[in-house]
Amino acid sequence: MRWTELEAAVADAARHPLKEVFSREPDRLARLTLEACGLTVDLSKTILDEGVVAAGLALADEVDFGAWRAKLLSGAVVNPTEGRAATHSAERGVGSEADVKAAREARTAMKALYERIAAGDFGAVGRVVHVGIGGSFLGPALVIDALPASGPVPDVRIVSNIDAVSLERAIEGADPAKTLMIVVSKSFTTLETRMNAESVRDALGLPAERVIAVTANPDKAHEFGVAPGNILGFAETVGGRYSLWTGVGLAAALSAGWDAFTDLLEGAGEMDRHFAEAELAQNLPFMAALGDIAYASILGAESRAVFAYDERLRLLPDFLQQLETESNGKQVDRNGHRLARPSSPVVWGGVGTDAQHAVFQMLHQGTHLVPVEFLAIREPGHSMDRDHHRQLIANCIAQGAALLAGRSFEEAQRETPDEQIARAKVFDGNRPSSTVVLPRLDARTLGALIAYYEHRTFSFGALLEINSFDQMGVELGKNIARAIASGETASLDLSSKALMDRLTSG
Ligand SMILES: O=P(O)(O)OC[C@H]1O[C@](O)(CO)[C@@H](O)[C@@H]1O
Repeated sequence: MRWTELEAAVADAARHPLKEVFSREPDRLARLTLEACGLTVDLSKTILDEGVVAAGLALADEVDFGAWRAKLLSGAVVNPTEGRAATHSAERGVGSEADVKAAREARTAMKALYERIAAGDFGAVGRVVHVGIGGSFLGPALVIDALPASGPVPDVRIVSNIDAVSLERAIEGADPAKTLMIVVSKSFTTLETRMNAESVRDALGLPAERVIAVTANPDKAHEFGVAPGNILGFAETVGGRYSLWTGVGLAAALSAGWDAFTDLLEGAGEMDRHFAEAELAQNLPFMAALGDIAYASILGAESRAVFAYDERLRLLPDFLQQLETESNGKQVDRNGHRLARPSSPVVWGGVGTDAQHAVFQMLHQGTHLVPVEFLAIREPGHSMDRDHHRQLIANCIAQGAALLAGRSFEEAQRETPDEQIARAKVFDGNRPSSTVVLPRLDARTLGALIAYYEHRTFSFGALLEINSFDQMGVELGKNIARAIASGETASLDLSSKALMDRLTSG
């Protein structure tokens, strides 16, 4: 049983203080600094020593990792509960011939629509209101925020929440004659999206020709009143949280430009090929996932934190939260058996340096094990000189160094003779972190980065033998909400019933 070996290797590695690893393993930095597709991933400040990596590779063998990766990338069924493949990589040119062809055809239709909008077929478009939630929101929002607005419609607003505050903000000051709504919903049955789309349509008095739908369920979009020529389809086999690469990215393409959208796909495709071909010990997504498994599933870390030291990636933690937790927050394996060990940790994070003044106290001295991931970009996203970028990067590096080295009581005492104060100034250190470095943030490196996380998420699930592509856990809450909203509160527990009354009666 390879899990036993991996657990033993992790326990063994955990016995050695992390801060001593560089002197114990002189080649460690070189061995655990992996590069591909413009990304450099430094895993050297994690538990991945030679023993853990060897045991992880053996586990990969035992769980048929290679075969499952091949299934993913060739369009075979990897989502058994829904009897589906997961063909997001086909959108980037890596998949079965039929899937790649279908993706290309859908892209041609998307490009034609993009060009019609850019050419003024919809009149002058001053603003696009993108309506969608979950995977139909987080990926496009990330790209729109991260890349410069150099496309034909720089003013793109997004409405996701059913709380209409978000909607009112998105349409504030909009000229109805110059506003286009893009309703994005894979299922086209999502309550929030349908209600928001209706409200935007009514509030602005948008005619059918100014409404576009992107969906894997065109009949529903048609029933909703969207003209057939304004409906972009995509494959049912592309999961919502993996759908940015399809017409779901139309608003992102309108904001960043078609060339940028194409580069995004190319960068992701490059990462697909790296994931498919690189041997596992050099495979970025696999190795990062092995670290995630060691911390979450073996050492019991209940969360993992991601800090982008770059304002342009401030939405990355939100995107990863859905990607990783909705994919791998499962209690059974793909055969329906209860998992023997923890699955997805809570994924959270923020942007550096802001987060240093909020949560880093806990990361440095708190009592929880939280593996931290930093992202840093060599080329700044601004043209200010002074020392902004150097300070930003120095702060990023300093956090990882401090997490590792810590500060002993003796060191603290050198700063203060007061024992009580010195004790409060002790940092245990030996806290793990990894760092992803990009040379610059452009559409290509962003595409590679997002695909890296997609495949890392898949790799984590494959090692645990999870189905990473369904999301049954969101159904029950949706059903109960539907019942409550229509007045069926009789079967609710007393607390929930009282809360509903307090919030809505009278
Ligand atoms: O794109 P749709 O079908 O509106 O779904 C939105 C989101 O809802 C979920 O199904 C979960 O509620 C996500 O997986 C999905 O991204």
